[in-house]
Amino acid sequence: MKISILYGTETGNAEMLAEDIQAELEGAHDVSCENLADTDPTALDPTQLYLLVCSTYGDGELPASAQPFAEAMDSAKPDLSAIHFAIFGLGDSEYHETFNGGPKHLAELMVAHGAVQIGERVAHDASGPDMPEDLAYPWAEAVIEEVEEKLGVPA
Ligand SMILES: Cc1cc2nc3c(=O)[nH]c(=O)nc-3n(C[C@H](O)[C@H](O)[C@H](O)COP(=O)(O)O)c2cc1C
Repeated sequence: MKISILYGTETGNAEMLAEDIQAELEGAHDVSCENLADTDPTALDPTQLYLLVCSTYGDGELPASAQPFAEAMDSAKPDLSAIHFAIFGLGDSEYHETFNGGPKHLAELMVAHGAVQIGERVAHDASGPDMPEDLAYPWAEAVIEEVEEKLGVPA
């Protein structure tokens, strides 16, 4: 199984993190990395494991680069029941009620179209003590391990 990292970003943090995750995984796995702005939700590939990395902007909304993807989902209503994904969110608890609202919305959208979520959504807090990669690398490894166990294929 191949791994596709898709990122949604406004000011580049999610993109940097996605590229760091790619660099961390690519010794052991076949990994690509793409902006959600360039991703067609009707063309997702069931042979890939999708790792979504998405920030939050505005008032708990999706960042600009994830919005066309969400709009295309709403209009095309793809059947994603063969798609497996996991999601890592970026946000800031200073925003209280809208903390990590962007990735929450994206995960709900994927599941609403039938996609199978692997593991829990991780919500990084820019006001917390952890660097995003310190949470994201173990998250990615745990997701891959779960998929290998669940689907019986090495990712
Ligand atoms: C104008 C603005 C609005 C934001 N709104 C939220 C928000 O509602 N909820 C949240 O959890 N984080 C919010 N954030 C924090 C961002 O999600 C965080 O800084 C993230 O690292 C940005 O990643 P990006 O550069 O990939 O877009 C906001 C940041 C800015 C600058």
